[in-house]
Amino acid sequence: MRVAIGSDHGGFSLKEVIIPLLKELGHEVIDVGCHDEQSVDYPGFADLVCEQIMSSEADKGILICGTGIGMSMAANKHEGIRAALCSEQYTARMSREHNDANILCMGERVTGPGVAMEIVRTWLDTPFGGGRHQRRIELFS
Ligand SMILES: O=C(CO)[C@H](O)[C@H](O)[C@H](O)COP(=O)(O)O
Repeated sequence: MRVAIGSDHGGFSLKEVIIPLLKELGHEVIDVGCHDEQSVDYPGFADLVCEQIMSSEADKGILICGTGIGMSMAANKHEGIRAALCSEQYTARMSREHNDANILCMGERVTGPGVAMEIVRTWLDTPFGGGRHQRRIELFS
């Protein structure tokens, strides 16, 4: 799978933990930045990851900031983007199974690296359930 990943300074360290995991799992990684801990504005990085998905250059996206809230708000402004903020595995699984989330958002200041890695594994492994869930996501698309 082609996975686009982006963060602001508040999510940079966790991004650097998640990228090697994605590679180890056999995914192609598109890192849109940021590339260090210098303070930056998260919406631009949300836009870059969303653009990768909307142009079909990436299959899924991961966005990380301090809480994950700003990234999820910014990403969900884009047409066709269903970004889910997850801090544990259950919502990560359900965001795929019921909501067909195409972007996973996490907060580095909320979720530790071990839990974040499990969230990523679960999120990438869980297929969309379709059926009634497809009808429901069409109601807000
Ligand atoms: O957008 C956010 C919250 O919704 C992110 O957590 C940012 O990373 C955070 O706001 C950055 O805060 P900072 O005080 O500028 O480091």
